[in-house]
Amino acid sequence: MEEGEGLSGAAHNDNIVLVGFMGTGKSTVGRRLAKLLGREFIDTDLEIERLTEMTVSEIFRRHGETRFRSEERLLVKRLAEQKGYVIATGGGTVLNPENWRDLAQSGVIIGLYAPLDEIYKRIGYRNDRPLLRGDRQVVEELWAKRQPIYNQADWTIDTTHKGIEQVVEEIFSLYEGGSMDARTED
Ligand SMILES: Nc1ncnc2c1ncn2[C@@H]1O[C@H](COP(=O)(O)OP(=O)(O)O)[C@@H](O)[C@H]1O
Ligand SMILES: O=C(O)C1=C[C@@H](OP(=O)(O)O)[C@@H](O)[C@H](O)C1
Ligand SMILES: [Mg+2]
Repeated sequence: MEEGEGLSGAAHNDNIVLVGFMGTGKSTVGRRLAKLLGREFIDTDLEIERLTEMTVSEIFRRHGETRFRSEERLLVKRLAEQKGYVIATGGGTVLNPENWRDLAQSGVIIGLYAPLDEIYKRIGYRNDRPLLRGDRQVVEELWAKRQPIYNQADWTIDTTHKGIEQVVEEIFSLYEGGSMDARTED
């Protein structure tokens, strides 16, 4: 980004990519943030559902996780070539290093964090996330294994005691305050 470009500068057109475990609020926060910024919003799960005409659960059930991950990969490749989006990824999207690399090159990566107890409170009763349906022990291991990956985000926001609006406001302030530029100028 050139000096003096301000809000309309290149960094401000970079994608804003939300990563984190299931239930950390990527989809809800992403949609509201995009509205606030007047940007287009893409939720990778919803986009895959639209493209395949199947729900995420159906893809897992009928074709397996591998098929879902290849749909994810194709979509990310395409999205990362575009600018100006707010992108809510699925919790597993950035576990693929190629997805991480492409998304990181396309913009700034914001990690949303919540502990597992909080995640269960938010979405434990729902049945639309195949990977949350296993034993708590298995989900706990998945959660722990993934944290070091999410921790590589450019910014991380602990959402535990924050409402959705507060999380949106925090990201908005990072953006307005130019912190995202500072990070992406590296
Ligand atoms: N900060 C928050 N505090 C309380 N509930 C939240 C928060 N963020 C998200 N939620 C709720 O948690 C659920 C999952 O949110 P969602 O945006 O779908 O998460 P993700 O896309 O990360 O899986 C939704 O019911 C949403 O309203
Ligand atoms: O963590 C994961 O591997 C997944 C997270 C889900 O998205 P959310 O993180 O939006 O729930 C969805 O992509 C799919 O069920 C797999
Ligand atoms: Mg989501």
